[in-house]
Amino acid sequence: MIAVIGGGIVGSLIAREINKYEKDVYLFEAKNGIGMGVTKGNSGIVHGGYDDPPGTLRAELCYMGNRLYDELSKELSIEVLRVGSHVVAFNNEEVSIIDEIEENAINNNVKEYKILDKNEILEMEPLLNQNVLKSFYCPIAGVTEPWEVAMQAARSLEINGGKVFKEKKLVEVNRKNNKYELIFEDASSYLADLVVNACGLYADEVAKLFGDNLPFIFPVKGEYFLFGKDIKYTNSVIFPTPTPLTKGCLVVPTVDGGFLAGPNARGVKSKKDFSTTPEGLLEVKEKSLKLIPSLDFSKNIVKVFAGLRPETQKKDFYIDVGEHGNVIHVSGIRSPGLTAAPAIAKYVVEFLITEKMHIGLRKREDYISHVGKIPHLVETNLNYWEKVIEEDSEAGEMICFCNKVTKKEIKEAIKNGARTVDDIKFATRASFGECQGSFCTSKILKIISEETHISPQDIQQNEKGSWIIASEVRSI
Ligand SMILES: O=P(O)(O)OC[C@H](O)CO
Ligand code: FES
Repeated sequence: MIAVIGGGIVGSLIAREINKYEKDVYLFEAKNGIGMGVTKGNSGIVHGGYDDPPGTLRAELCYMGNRLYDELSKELSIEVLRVGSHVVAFNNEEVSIIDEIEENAINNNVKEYKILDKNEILEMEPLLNQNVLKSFYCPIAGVTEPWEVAMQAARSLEINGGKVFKEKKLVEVNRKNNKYELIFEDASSYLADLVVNACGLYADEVAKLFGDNLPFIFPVKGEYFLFGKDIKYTNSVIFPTPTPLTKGCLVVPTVDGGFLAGPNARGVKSKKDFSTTPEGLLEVKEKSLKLIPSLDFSKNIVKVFAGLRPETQKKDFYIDVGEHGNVIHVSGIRSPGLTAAPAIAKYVVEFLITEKMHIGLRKREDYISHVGKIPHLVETNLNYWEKVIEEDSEAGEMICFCNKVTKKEIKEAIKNGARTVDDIKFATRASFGECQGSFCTSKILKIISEETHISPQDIQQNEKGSWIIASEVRSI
């Protein structure tokens, strides 16, 4: 059995890639949902690959990952919108940074870009700060929903004979003959022939269980505002000019029509600190207003949230075999990790089959590459939706009015394993809308309870202990 530890976008895509060769692939995730760690708190950008330092693994894998998203989006039924991106300059110093980015793009072999002058960019982005002088425009940049990629990759693993385990926190590893005994917090254990450590923020700590010292990972927090769909601020992703620390606070259109403003970049002590702070949010607000002065922070804000970057001193990905063999550590996957993830998955398989590890893998002939998705009925055509309603009236029963999600879609997600409100939220977008579930959460609880016979008091928002109902209620 091949074990992949870490069910974020990187781990899930690695498991899927190995599964194309080997049926017995087990994906272990410590949280109770796939893609609910670093993957969830992410800008969701498929970067163009022009700005990573030439010669780094980031540069090698980012552009390749970007290109792989076309095929991946078809195979996994995920949305990738190639909205393009602009890095914008407002003064001479920033203009010279745009020149450096162009040089970098050339060194990274990225040809898909254009340097735009003031008029050209304002034509494309009329709400942009009118003081803009120049832009580095990259049409192949895009946006996606990172957790959806991870969830669909995990589903593809299950369809192809692999297994996905949640709430499995690895606590001990023993070398047994040529294998690894993996012992989890719940006292379960599995014997693996080969292990891939893709544990995001915790990859350095997990490596220690295998006796390996990896570059130290420290969390760098990014805070965000999520805007609703009422106002269209930009057509594409808008970056300021970068600093050595960060690509900066951006304005990003999301796949479902909203906008993100953020992230800032602040080092924090704890890998569990996902809190937003008044100072951090003020910083994001001020910086994003410099890009789009009409961003209205007084209304239309759906929520604020924070994500953590798994940062290392060298700021590059670290992918290598452990000292005792049969384990590959995939660590330091900071930005552009989401973009690079499909390429990282292929890189790891190359590692396995080439002279680096000499593991004999052969492509499976029974592999099913396409994974379907529960159709979001409001996005289908009306005739189709009417036909579905004729067959199943619950396809016409609206549960989440903000994001227009029907009872049928929620029941499908439960059939696919959803058990918490966040499972439903990330699978269907119900409770992800402007009212943030004020209206639909009680209905979702009721449906989960009816379908699974879990009492409403025992249904969690996400992690263990995040109950929604504290005591008995009359009825929901
Ligand atoms: O701030 P960076 O450079 O870590 O980039 C983070 C994201 O990719 C862009 O929001
Ligand atoms: S009704 Fe579901 S988020 Fe508002």
